[in-house]
Amino acid sequence: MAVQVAVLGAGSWGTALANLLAENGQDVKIWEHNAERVAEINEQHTNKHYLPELKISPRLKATSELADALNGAQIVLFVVPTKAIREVAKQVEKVLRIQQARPVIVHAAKGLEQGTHLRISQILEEEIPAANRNGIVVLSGPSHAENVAQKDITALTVASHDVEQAEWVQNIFSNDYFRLYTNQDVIGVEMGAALKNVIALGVGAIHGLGYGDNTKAALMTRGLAEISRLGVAMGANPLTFIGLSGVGDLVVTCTSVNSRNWRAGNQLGQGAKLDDVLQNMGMVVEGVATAQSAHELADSMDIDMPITNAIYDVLYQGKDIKAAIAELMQRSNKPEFNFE
Ligand SMILES: NC(=O)C1=CN([C@@H]2O[C@H](COP(=O)(O)OP(=O)(O)OC[C@H]3O[C@@H](n4cnc5c(N)ncnc54)[C@H](O)[C@@H]3O)[C@@H](O)[C@H]2O)C=CC1
Ligand SMILES: O=C(CO)COP(=O)(O)O
Repeated sequence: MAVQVAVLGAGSWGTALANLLAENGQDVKIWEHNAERVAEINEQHTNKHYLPELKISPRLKATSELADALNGAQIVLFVVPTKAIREVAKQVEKVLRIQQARPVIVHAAKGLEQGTHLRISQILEEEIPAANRNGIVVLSGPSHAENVAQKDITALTVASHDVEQAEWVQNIFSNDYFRLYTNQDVIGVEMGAALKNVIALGVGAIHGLGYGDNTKAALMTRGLAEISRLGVAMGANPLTFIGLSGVGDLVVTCTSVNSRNWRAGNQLGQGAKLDDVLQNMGMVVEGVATAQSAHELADSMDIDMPITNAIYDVLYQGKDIKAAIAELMQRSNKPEFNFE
């Protein structure tokens, strides 16, 4: 039997996932606050701004009424940027209370809330009480929307404390090009997802400056070391960082021209101004806000994150990228690992 799914956000990733679910045979309604985009999806079966090549399944219906999207939904999938999660969750909570519904909440966003430094599932837990929801499941891993829209083979992680709900979601999304693996380490999956965007900004920047493959490999590997350091301090399982939502997503985001974070970094490396880069992107660049959250979090927990801090200094303190690189290289010599 088809499962009823409400997808919140018709950006690149929301549209790609909603279309995949519709093609999997699920009953999907996508909610989008931009009324013109809703009309385009329903009438033209396209979403040209975000995924110009995609021919959207006519099974996918769009709506600008949240209550309409949520009515009868067994799954509510949040795919709005991190900065909009709390605001949208508040609206969802009101509707679910009136509808007396308890759907499974899934999210596919990647970031840490500015100010609170909370992970997305923590924001959702705060805003949607257990009386109005089932479990919370995280969908993450190496997955550019553009590639999924082209039906490229993609493997993801579906994380929840509740294995049965993770397995249920796994089955609903799976098809012959989309394969999911369950994981119970919600903290590790969300931290890997959020923090890799910051490193991708850095790798894009060194590409823009003309550095080669050795530099990129060094930045990605040492970036993963500090992602793991902060994640483990927050309670993650270190193994998660060598999985799809860790090294997998780091690799795809740091090596692909589809990555908005990599592209933003590349433009900064070529001398563009941050405000202009963000203005021209027309899509969310999560790593910029996450760099600030990660910098503050690492500082408050006394975790050494030199690369993230250097990227924060470039983005928020006006530091010259080459000066930041020179400082990283001048740090005292140390062992690669502190085995204890
Ligand atoms: N694009 C991709 O390939 C992937 C994106 N993600 C994550 O998914 C999340 C969403 O990313 P994208 O779809 O790429 O973003 P996007 O920039 O393409 O689209 C964002 C969508 O959210 C909506 N939105 C923004 N603010 C809103 C608000 N306050 N209330 C309601 N709706 C609002 C916009 O109208 C738009 O539909 C991000 O956290 C991103 O890191 C994860 C995996 C892949
Ligand atoms: O998370 C992503 C791929 O897994 C998308 O990365 P960008 O937001 O940098 O495009």
